[in-house]
Amino acid sequence: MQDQDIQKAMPSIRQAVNDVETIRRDGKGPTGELVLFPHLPYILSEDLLMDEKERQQLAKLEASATSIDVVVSIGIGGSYLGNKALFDAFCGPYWNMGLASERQLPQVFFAGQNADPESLSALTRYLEVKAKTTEKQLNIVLLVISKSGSTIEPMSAFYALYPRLSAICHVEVITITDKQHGLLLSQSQEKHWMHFSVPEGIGGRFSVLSQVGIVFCALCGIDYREMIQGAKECDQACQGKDWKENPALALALFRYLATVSRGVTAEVVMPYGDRLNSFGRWYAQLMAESLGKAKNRQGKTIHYGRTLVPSLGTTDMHSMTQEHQEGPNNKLIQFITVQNMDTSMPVHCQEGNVTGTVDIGRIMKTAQRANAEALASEQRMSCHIALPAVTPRTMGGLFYFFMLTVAYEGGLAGINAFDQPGVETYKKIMHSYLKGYMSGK
Ligand SMILES: O=P(O)(O)OC[C@H]1O[C@H](O)[C@H](O)[C@@H](O)[C@@H]1O
Repeated sequence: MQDQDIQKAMPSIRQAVNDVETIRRDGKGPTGELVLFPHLPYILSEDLLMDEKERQQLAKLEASATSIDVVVSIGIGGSYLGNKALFDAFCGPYWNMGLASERQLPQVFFAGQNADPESLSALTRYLEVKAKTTEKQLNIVLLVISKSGSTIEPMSAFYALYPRLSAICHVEVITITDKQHGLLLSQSQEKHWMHFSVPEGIGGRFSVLSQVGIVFCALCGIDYREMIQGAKECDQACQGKDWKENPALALALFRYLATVSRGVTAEVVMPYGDRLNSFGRWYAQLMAESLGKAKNRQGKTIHYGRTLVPSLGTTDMHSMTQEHQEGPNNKLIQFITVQNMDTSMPVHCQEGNVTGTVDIGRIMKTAQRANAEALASEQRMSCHIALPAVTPRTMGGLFYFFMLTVAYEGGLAGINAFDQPGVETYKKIMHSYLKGYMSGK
């Protein structure tokens, strides 16, 4: 960032600081709408977002998690991506394959994140076979998450799974949806299912640190208290009005300047390590829906935003890096790395006539460093967040940090980061076709 760019951006920086202060103080976004995500780090100690009844239910669930065989988390968008990021970070690809006696916690599957009959029927078949071949009755939790309570993909998945599984197993339904409205809420109340709310003022893409992620963590044995503690520490570290003393504001400013002064139109989020792969996809929704906006707050058409490309190191260095290095110089590469991985795995390594033993984690770190240096050698922009380790605490901090960065960037760009009017256009067309189809037109 150059001084002259920063000087020019001073009014926007003041606007961003003012915006986030207003949200923190009054819970109001730029058009006066309720925005309460800055209360998420305090969700376990304040009553604003989670009430006593929910706390008691949560404690009950946490205590009973070991008696559940399978959890199917049903949701899409913000009702899916955060939980998938948590699952990848703390359970991993082999979680469901391990022995139940070793895992001592439920198997975890996701459904409703696509309108895809093939994966849904494969999951149904797998669970049916498991139910029929397990001696005792299978105990399944369908965790149905939808803020609106009407999104077609998760609702369809629920309508497909619930009757089929209820016929052969013990199924408990837990719903996480709006407190007051929606189809899922009315069904939940009618059937007396355990219910948690997606709190008012918490948009789907901000909901991973709310009941949406917390209930999921309680079922999978992930320490959600530590996750919320991490968010709190991040909140406290990002209060400054001066960008040099506020890392969330600094990163937002860097991205904003890259966009408006350096012709950056794409952002590649590139975590290194499989555990963070889905975090990139979570961030894709947060960034795309918050910052991809046609109009600024004065109603002027500006088409702000960057195309977000989730990518994975080192994997995608062998597919996408060529374009990052030599394609249009229009992108910002956002690296996320882990300083201390849980595992070390020393292997034989040969570089020319030098042979030795190198830890695979060192190979990963070296690859990231080389990637950043190669980009810099061609005046290509990158930024780097290094987590000390992947823990519930650092992940809570990371989720919250990225939420704050988009709130600041919304202020810098003079847009509303808390609505998503653009997704309504296709929905209207799709629902009118489906209605026509069902009425035989
Ligand atoms: O949680 P739900 O109401 O089911 O919404 C799921 C997703 O659907 C929409 O298409 C929105 O664009 C997303 O922001 C939201 O996260």
